Amino acid sequence: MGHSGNLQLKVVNGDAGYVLEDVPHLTDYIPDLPTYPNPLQFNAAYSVVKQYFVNVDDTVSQKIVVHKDSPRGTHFRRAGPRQKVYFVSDEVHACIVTCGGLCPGLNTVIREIVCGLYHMYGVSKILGIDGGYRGFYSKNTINLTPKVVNDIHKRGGTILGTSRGGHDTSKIVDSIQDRGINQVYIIGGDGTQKGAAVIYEEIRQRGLKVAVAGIPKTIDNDIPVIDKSFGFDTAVEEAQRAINAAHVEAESIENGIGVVKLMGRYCGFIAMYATLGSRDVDCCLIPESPFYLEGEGGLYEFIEKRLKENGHMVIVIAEGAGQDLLAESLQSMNQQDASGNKLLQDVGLWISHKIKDHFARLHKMAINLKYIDPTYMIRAIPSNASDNVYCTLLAQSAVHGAVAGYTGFTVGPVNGRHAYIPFNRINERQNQVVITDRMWARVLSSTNQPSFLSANELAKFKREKPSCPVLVSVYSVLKFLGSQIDISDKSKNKAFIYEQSEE
Ligand SMILES: Nc1ncnc2c1ncn2[C@@H]1O[C@H](COP(=O)(O)OP(=O)(O)OP(=O)(O)O)[C@@H](O)[C@H]1O
Ligand SMILES: O=P(O)(O)OC[C@H]1O[C@](O)(CO)[C@@H](O)[C@@H]1O
Ligand SMILES: [Mg+2]
Repeated sequence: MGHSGNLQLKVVNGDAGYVLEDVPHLTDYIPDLPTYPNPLQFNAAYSVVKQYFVNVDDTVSQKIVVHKDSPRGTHFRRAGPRQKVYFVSDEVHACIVTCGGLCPGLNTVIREIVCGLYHMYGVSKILGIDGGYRGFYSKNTINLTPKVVNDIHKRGGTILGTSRGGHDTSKIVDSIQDRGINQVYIIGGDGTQKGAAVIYEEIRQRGLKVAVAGIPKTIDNDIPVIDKSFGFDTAVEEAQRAINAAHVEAESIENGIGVVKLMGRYCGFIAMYATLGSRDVDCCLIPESPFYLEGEGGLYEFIEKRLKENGHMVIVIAEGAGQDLLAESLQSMNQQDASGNKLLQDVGLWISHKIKDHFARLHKMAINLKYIDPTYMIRAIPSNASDNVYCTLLAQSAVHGAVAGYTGFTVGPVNGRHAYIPFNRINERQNQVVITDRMWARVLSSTNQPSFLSANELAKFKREKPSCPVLVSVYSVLKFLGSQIDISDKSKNKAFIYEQSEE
């Protein structure tokens, strides 16, 4: 097996194209650290579990669909308790911080880190950092015990508070060092994980025995590699209530249109899954699939057709969809939030006005449009039961990893198995809906909405049947949709995501 020396990228190559993208370990930069037997072997609940400890060589495969002769591909270190640990209970001084936007399940993760550290590893010194990254150097801390966190999973939000911006690496690491913290649990989205990566790097350069563990949080599901993010299921479930309301309103009145805006800054996962879950949605608009309003194959034409057929319709739109169209018509400024994320215009309101104006101008069809924006209501609720279980596994995996001396990792399920994933893999790109994957094809075939593909793209699909089996079903749907509309270049939008996902 070959080993590349770079601490940021610990890549191990094996036979048959096996690749392990490993995470750093404290011993990479602090040699001769003492080890201790894992106290879990004396724990009444866990000591009876057969093979409770994860084999040090266990890895989780990123690719589970393989061919006879294909390379075995990328693997990650399997998460879970190790036989040997690098911290004794009394020595541990842990801290937890939550950053970025809210997400159902944040309190559950906090609760389970505290309870996991306390009940599994006998750790009692756990600090909550108040108000995100800047809380390390500008705010008070909260002592966290199982008693303090006992009921918090029933509440939305985060008991620690959160913020955007304010990441000052040296001040944060100074604070970690000054307080004698040696395990840092960082819960947050893509920005937060980038912040965690630089904190880890600074800690490594200072040679500190401090484990840095990231727990991925994003209601948008925009973190790559992991199967999905916590709170996502809860969000999709809660979105059903808004879609139901929109449907009830729309079907109760002549030419009723219900428009529901859902979160999804750069990706349309919530909109896509909420659409598939509901079956009442006639059109789902996401950032990855540009659309257009006017002319043949456009949204107005589809609305008119659907209203004539059914007398009502429901449109679900992700907040990041159609931002290019808005920018054209509103000449919007490029504003950013404190973390540098683009501030979006309200596409739901905009599209509602556009639809109303269009049909008012037509004079031939009076419509009744109701716009529902449940975005913050969805984000602020507590997590559902299945997300609670998921949050528990994430928190416990993070604790097992840090105690075992791993650092500079994000924890998450990869094909159903929890793994330690190096920060660089999490931070290199954002997860997006791949519109040539089967899932988007399912949406198109369930709503029968236009594909909004440009002439060139449709012609390409008509000409070239893909050789890859994964694309064949998508091809069939797109080919069908392509045959429904005239192929002239009506779309001004060119950026399509055709890359095939790993799923
Ligand atoms: N490249 C970066 N380097 C260091 N810190 C960063 C970086 N990007 C973002 N951060 C910090 O991470 C924190 C959270 O970032 P952000 O507001 O983008 O939310 P997020 O973690 O992406 O979550 P979400 O987008 O799901 O709400 C902020 O305090 C921000 O300063
Ligand atoms: O208003 P805030 O708190 O900046 O959050 C809005 C953004 O946060 C997210 O929910 C991600 O956390 C996005 O979907 C949304 O654009
Ligand atoms: Mg983000």
